[in-house]
Amino acid sequence: MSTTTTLHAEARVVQIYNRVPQDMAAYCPLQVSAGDTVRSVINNAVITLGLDSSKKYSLLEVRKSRGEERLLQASDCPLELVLLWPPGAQRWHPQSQGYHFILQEQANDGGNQEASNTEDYDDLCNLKTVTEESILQALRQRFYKLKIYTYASNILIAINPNKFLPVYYNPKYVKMYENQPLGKLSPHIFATADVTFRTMLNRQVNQCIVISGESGSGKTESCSYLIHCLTALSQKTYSSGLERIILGAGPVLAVSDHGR
Ligand SMILES: Nc1ncnc2c1ncn2[C@@H]1O[C@H](COP(=O)(O)OP(=O)(O)OP(=O)(O)O)[C@@H](O)[C@H]1O
Repeated sequence: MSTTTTLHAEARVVQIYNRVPQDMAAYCPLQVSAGDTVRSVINNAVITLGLDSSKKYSLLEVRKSRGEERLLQASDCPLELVLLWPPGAQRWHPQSQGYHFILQEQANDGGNQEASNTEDYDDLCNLKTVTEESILQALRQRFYKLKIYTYASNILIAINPNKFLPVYYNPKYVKMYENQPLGKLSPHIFATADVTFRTMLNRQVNQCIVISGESGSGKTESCSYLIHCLTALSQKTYSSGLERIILGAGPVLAVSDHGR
């Protein structure tokens, strides 16, 4: 198998601007890689900026195109966000250019309550109580944040957003999910494709991905994303023959899907 670029090569240096009202450095540069979450970036920024670590902090993403600040969840991956910024902003992003992160101290009371109420479970196995209601609540909560993918261990649950979400299917994500253990990064259909592809190569045994759901739930769409990712992965390891076979499977999958 030819070598592939690992995710660590995808690290970026991000500048975290400090909104804490003190005479401190305006920002601190931090290297973030795919395994870094908002939680770990906040911890590092607090240490680097010499802030009071007994206080709680939030990280916000600012995107010029959206013209707003977005509060990030502790489990979000800042690198995933940076990779979607314009190339110029990925390396160096002064505040004035509109793409950056802000570190902000959380309010002492009340402010934190909302954060704990909206605890995010990207794997349903981590739910404290597993009932139909708690599962639906967790999925609903994620869906409202446009997080359409959630794991239940190694099963991927996809909720049909009924609109194209470019943030999910950026081609850079194929590379980002490549060679990563399932569950290390946010749930994604590319992770499922990558793990299946790697298992096939390692074990030299055919693999299958079962997609189930009611009519209109997004099986065909999911299948296309899987094929897209498998095609991209296969181009690195095998000649275009494999790509042709995978693409050719599309109509067969659609037919068997309707004949369920
Ligand atoms: N991940 C997605 N992102 C954006 N839109 C989606 C996604 N999944 C599904 N959709 C939307 O929902 C529509 C129905 O999805 P799809 O055709 O994949 O359903 P299906 O489960 O294959 O249905 P059927 O069983 O009736 O063939 C798609 O045409 C698309 O508009």
